[in-house]
Amino acid sequence: MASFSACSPLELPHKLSLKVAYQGVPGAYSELAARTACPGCFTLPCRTLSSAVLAVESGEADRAVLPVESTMDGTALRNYDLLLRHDVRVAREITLFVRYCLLAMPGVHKAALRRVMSHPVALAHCGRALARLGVDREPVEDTAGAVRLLSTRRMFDAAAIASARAGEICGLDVIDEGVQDEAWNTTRFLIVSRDGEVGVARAPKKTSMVVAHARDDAMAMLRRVLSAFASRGVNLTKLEVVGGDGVVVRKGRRLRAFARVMVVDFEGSVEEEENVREAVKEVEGSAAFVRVLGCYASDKTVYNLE
Ligand SMILES: O=C(O)C(=O)Cc1ccccc1
Repeated sequence: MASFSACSPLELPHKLSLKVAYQGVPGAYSELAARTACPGCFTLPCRTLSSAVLAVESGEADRAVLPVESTMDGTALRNYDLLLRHDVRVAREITLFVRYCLLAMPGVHKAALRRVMSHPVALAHCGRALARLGVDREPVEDTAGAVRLLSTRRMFDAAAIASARAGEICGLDVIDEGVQDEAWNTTRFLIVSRDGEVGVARAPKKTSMVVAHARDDAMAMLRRVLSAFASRGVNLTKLEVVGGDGVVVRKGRRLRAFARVMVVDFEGSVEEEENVREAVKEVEGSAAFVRVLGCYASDKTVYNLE
């Protein structure tokens, strides 16, 4: 069962000027995840997720934050795609409880709303509330970006779905809160760096890996992966076959496309445990592509922001 916390017990000593890149503007959930995971860090706003990852690859930032899955709609494949195309490793995971607010210019009431702007995922998570309001949905690049747009253009017929913090930054009113369809709504973020986990956290480790087979044979792929881990008593914490539109991976200098890939997370570390290493080796023996994305401290805490 997940515990619920407001501060990070896993934080390791790190240099004071740690710079963490994220997609969006201040108050975006990714920025809140960066601040929760790395208290006291500088956050670097980026227009796109891929520019946040590039900032790490180029050395401009020390870490980047990527939302990878949520309780309401599973794995965000595009974001795993970024991990496969760039030379970065997972250094940490962090899960936030996401409680969306409906924010508007001071004095605006729900009856005046004609449209609601937010990140497409946030709009999808709040479908019922938006249907009740009878408003148009306008997707923008991030939740806090919607708040900024609304406030700089002084829109009196619009609201944004975002964090209370984003509203506070731009001086908007909270006209409703907890507007997501499911009360229990969490998002898991991965924090990546050039070298993976920095320092050694005193916590059990886990490993994230992506596997692809040349033939589009999800059942055979699933059976092989399950047997490699089950026969060695290694517990899986996530196993999802994702794709459909195709997934491009980078292998050395070459790019290769697969119809689908399997995202596998398991307990233990390939760096430290022999049985884990052997399980990965067995999968490598039959797969067309295997990438260990990183070994890092397992964090089952759900962090509460507000
Ligand atoms: O737009 C944001 O604030 C983000 O950080 C992306 C996002 C959107 C919705 C839930 C979690 C993360």
